[in-house]
This record gives sequence, C-alpha cells and structure tokens, in this order.
Amino acid sequence: MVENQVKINWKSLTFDDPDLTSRGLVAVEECTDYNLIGDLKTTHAKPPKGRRDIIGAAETGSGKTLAFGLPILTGIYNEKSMIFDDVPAQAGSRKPLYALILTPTRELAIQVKNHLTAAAKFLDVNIAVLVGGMAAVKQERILSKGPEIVVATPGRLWELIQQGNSHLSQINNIKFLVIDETDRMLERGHFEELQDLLERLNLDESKKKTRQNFVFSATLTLVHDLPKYLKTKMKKSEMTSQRKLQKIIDVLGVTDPKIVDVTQGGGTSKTLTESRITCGIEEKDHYIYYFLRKYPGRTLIFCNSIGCVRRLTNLLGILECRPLPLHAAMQQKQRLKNLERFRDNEGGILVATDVAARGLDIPKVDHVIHYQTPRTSESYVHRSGRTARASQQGITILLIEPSEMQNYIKLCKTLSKSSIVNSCFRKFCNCPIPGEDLPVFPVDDSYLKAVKERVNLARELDKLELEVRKGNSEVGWLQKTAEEMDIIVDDLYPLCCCLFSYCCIEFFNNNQHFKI
Ligand SMILES: Nc1ncnc2c1ncn2[C@@H]1O[C@H](COP(=O)(O)OP(=O)(O)OP(=O)(O)O)[C@@H](O)[C@H]1O
Repeated sequence: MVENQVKINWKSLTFDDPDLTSRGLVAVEECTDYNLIGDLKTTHAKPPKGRRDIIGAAETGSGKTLAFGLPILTGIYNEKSMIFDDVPAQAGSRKPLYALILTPTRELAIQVKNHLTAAAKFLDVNIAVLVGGMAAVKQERILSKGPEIVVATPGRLWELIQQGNSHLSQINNIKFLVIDETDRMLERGHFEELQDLLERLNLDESKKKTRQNFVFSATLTLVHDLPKYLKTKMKKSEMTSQRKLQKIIDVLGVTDPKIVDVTQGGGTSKTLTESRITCGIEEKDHYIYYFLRKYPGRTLIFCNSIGCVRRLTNLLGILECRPLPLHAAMQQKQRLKNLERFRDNEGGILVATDVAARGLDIPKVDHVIHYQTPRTSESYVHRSGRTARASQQGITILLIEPSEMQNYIKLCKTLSKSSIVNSCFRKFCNCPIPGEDLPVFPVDDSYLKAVKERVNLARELDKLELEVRKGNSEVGWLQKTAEEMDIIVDDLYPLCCCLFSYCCIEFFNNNQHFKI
C-alpha cells in the first residue's frame, strides 16, 4: 500500500475540474471568498479521479472540508440526477441517505454542515447535523425530511440509530463516509460508539465496496519519538508515518486508498509565525495581559483544563478584557453563543480548552496563545492552526513554565523546530537540550512592569471573589438542606441560614465545609 502512495500536487489542481458541475462551482466560489485568496484558490478543489478511498493529510486551514465536501456534493448531485432522470419519484418513497460525515466535536459538526450547505446552495442537496447537547426530538424531525448528508458526532448518531430512526437505518447503504480529524477520532478511550458504527458500516462486504471513504486530518502522519526505556526495555518498534497510516487503514477497513500527504513542518501552516515565552508559573498572567493590551486583535487562548479556563476568564474579566469561555462543561447553547460572539468581534478574546482546538474555522483569528504547554504535539498543531488559515498571517505564542519544559522539548523534537537554542531554555533545564527550539517572543520590559501591578491587584480581587463565591455556595447548600428538611426559608433568608447553620453545627460537626 505505502509503496503505491500517490502524491498529488494539490497546488496544480484548480476549480476547472470537469467533474464539478458549473452550478456547484458558482456556490463554491461564493462560499470560499474565492477572490480574496491568492494561493488557496488554485489548491486541491478537485477530487482525485475515480471512486477511491482517500486518506488526506494537509496543513491546518488549507481547505480539507471542501476537499472531501466537493466530491461528495457532486457525487450526490450526479446520483440524484440519474435517479430522477430514469425513474419518477414515488409518493411516500424513502429518500436515500448518501453520506455520513463524522467529527469529534459538536461545534465542528455544525461548522461543516454550514460550510457544505453554502457550497450546495444550487445543488438541491440537504444536509442535517446531529450533535449531543441539543434536543434529539428536533433532530429526529429534521431526519424525517430525509437529508442526503448527515454530519454528526458519534455519540448522538449512535443513540439515534439504536432508537431505530428510520432514515438512519439506511446507514449501511451510504455512498460516502468521512471521518474528519481521524487521528483524534481513533484515539484510545474516545468515541467508543465509532467502533460500533464501523462494525455496522463494514458488515456487508458488497456494500462496503460501493462506498467511498475520506480520512482527513492535519496530523494524520505526525509521529512521536518513543522514550528510550520503551524502545529498549519493552522492545517496542518505532512508529513511523507509514505504520500509523496502515493502522488507521486496518481499523477503518479502508481499501486500496489514495494517500495525499501534503503536510510540511508537522502540519502547521507556512503563514504561521511561532514563538514562545519562558517564564515562571506566576508570571503567565502578566504576559497574557501584556500581550492582550499591547497587541489588540481577535485572540484565542488555550488552557489544558476547564479549571484553568474558568480562573483565567475571571481574571481577564476583572481586568476588563471581556473574555469568553468555551469548554465542555458549559451548556451547548452557551458554547455556541460564545463562539458566535467571538466570531462577531474582531477584538474578541476566547479562552478555551482543546474543545476549540480542532477544525474550527473562525475568520481572521490574529493570535493564538497557549497559556499552558499542550500535552501533545497534535494538540499544539491544531490549536495553533486556528490562526494563519487560508493563506492569512497569524501569530502563536507558547507560554512555558519550568514544569512544562519536558513537554516542550518533546514537542520540539516531534515537530523538528529549527531555530537557535536560546539561553532561557537552559535556565530551567539542566538536561542536554535538542538543538531545535521556537524563537523567543520579544517583550518590552518597561511595559511589562507597568501591567504587572494591575494584574497582581486583579489577582487579589479574584481571590476575594472566590471566597465570596465559596461562601455563597455554602449558603446555597444550607438552603437545599433546609428544603429537604421541609424548613421554609423566607425573606429573612440570610439570617435563617445563619441560625440554621448554628443549629446544625453540632449535627454536622465533622463537616469541614460547614464554616460560615
Ligand atoms: N480553494 C479555496 N479557495 C479559497 N478559499 C478556500 C479554498 N479552500 C478552502 N478555503 C477556505 O479556507 C478556510 C479553511 O478551510 P477548512 O476549514 O476546510 O480548513 P481545514 O484544512 O479543514 O483546516 P483544519 O485542519 O484546521 O480543520 C475556509 O474558510 C474555507 O472556506
């Protein structure tokens, strides 16, 4: 398989593909800002000839959605034209489901749906989106109209299939299957439903043969160097890009795929300027605020945990930066609302976990800041890829504190960063350093000094607020307990709470939370 790897020069491909209908082209030109983009307009819009499975790795923001979207839309358009030319549609006959597109996050599913809906503007192809966190009843209603394409996250899709949804019962007959961000989708412990889905899709060998599979990601061929102890003690063989692809092919049951790998430099865009700031953990807030003040623009800040997103959002809120949080513990409606607000504000600040790292195409994100060093190189590539999309320029800054240095070294090794080792690098790390590193982001010390005081004050305020919130939540707990004990909490609520707590102290005297 790997020997037969076909390298396609996507640059040489143009919109003049004869397979694309002219009506489709008009929509594509409209939906992709065709006139504005120089480099990209001649890139990979053309699907490879013939019905072959495609495994595609291309840098972030290079247009992979249309790379699988266009062949699917034109394929469905052609199939539909054939059906309706030959046989007139019978009343009540079930509309076929042609394509299934799977994505790892809800936001990405909704975005892909919108992107393809715009491209299908003149093609009379209907697209539905099925994601968790939203009313299933509404999604069932949409499915009853028989959309030709379903874009979904695996969990909700599998739930509806299990419930016996009649449109989804045709899933075995689909002609196109896309697994977007495949490496993420196949990560161990994620998306167990995907395995069930694949089993079902691959059950019938003859149907499987008539289906075209698209497997896409910017980090599909990215591999990590194994730590020495694994190589020697466990005699684990090194993972190569080819082995990684073969594993994906085996798991998905893809046949004789055409492999299109046009990634360079680990999957980040050529128009991306990468840099780093090495600092103490306490200084990260100073640098963040410094950057936001000094370089206004649409900025996406990534954290490794929900707790960190919450803390940073509060702090930046106190500093009047109007940050918007985005993480998996938020209600779906609020998540979408915050994304929308971020999209609408060219000076917007979004503080997010990796839920926003993959696939999101928000126009003109100027900066991406990694507040914490990402745990994997894949995460670094995808987070960074939210800027510098579609040939635009973008800046990314990685904030590194001493305990993150090992992670950073791994990241540099995997992505083969090639600039000179900086002395800051040695400051925190006695071990031999690989000769590859990110350039240091230049900082104006006098400006930094000025913002420090403000940030420190804001942090004090934040601590106070936290105390108050903690107190409130204890009062809330008391109210709940009072209700459970059938005690009416009237307008004298605070006093009531105090009296109630006093009475209960004896009863709960071992409970640490019970300090008011
Ligand atoms: N040929 C093209 N001409 C002009 N614009 C394009 C073209 N292809 C894609 N675009 C635009 O480029 C942007 C990025 O595309 P897309 O979201 O598909 O990137 P991607 O490769 O899937 O990125 P990621 O790896 O981050 O998911 C979109 O706004 C899209 O409309």
